[in-house]
Amino acid sequence: MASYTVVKTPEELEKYRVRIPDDVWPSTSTRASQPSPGQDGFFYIPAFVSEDEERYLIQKIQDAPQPKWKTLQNRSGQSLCRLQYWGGQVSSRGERSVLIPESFPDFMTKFPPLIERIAQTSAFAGSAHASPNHCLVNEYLPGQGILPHEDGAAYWPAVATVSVASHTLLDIYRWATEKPEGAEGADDDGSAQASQGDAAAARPARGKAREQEAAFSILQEPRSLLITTGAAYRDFLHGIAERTRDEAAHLAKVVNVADLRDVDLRAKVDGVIASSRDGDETSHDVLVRETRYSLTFRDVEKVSKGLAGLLNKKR
Ligand SMILES: O=C(O)CCC(=O)C(=O)O
Ligand SMILES: [Fe+2]
Repeated sequence: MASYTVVKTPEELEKYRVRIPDDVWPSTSTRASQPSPGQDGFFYIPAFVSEDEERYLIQKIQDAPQPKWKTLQNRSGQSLCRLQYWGGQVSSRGERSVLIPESFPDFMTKFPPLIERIAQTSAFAGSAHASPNHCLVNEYLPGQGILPHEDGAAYWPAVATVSVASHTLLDIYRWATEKPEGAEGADDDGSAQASQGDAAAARPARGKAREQEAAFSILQEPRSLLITTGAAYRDFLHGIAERTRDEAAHLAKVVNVADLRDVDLRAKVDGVIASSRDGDETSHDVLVRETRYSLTFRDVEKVSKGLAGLLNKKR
């Protein structure tokens, strides 16, 4: 038996759909009432890479030559986050983003064959290349995060995120256009924007307000894959709070507890949620965040055939 999860058809992908309540979707959503298998949703696939593969990925990411790392600041000028681009540079030309392509490294194509495995899931079946052609690797030290943002129209509306080395909570937010009941108000200072400099990946959403509180969160275990497609990609913002630990109030928003692979983790999260529901303030169990790496794969549909592109093809 493979020590990683294989997903080969839309129907198989469908089994990993994260169940979110109907009323969480904005009424303006373009999602189908009965979405097709693998479309318009969040899909959480635990153990998408094996433990050996995870160790190797961490090593290759950490060993990347210094110039490969870009260092970015958040808005207050603190919390330096590091990231790497693979597959080429995305340049924005007006609304349209263009990829100046480069080949992916072996640790994404050979061992582990992440690109092939992700393409197989069928999440990118409708995109220009039926496969991701770009990857952003983010490093999050405990306490680092990314402000709520949307990934925007630069990409085919699908993103596949592999997490390694630590769990995190991805917080999912709605725009505050309709102020649904119970909304906590909204940012009116345009702060629904990314803290990190990947202008194409984390497109600032100026002038639009978002709800202050996350609608729900998705717990991503190390070695998992999270796929966000179609309306789920377009309708929500996502962010990672700058925390060193996730406590009961945060974990209570997690919608995929039942889908966690690690039984101890699942029991712990269940326990924290249950005791906080029962008003038990004595439970101080928390999930402590370690350094996490995320590999976010996307398809930039427009690819430059300029000199750099031609040279790369010949390699
Ligand atoms: O690290 C993650 O899981 C999310 C990163 C992200 O949202 C982005 O790079 O656009
Ligand atoms: Fe993002």
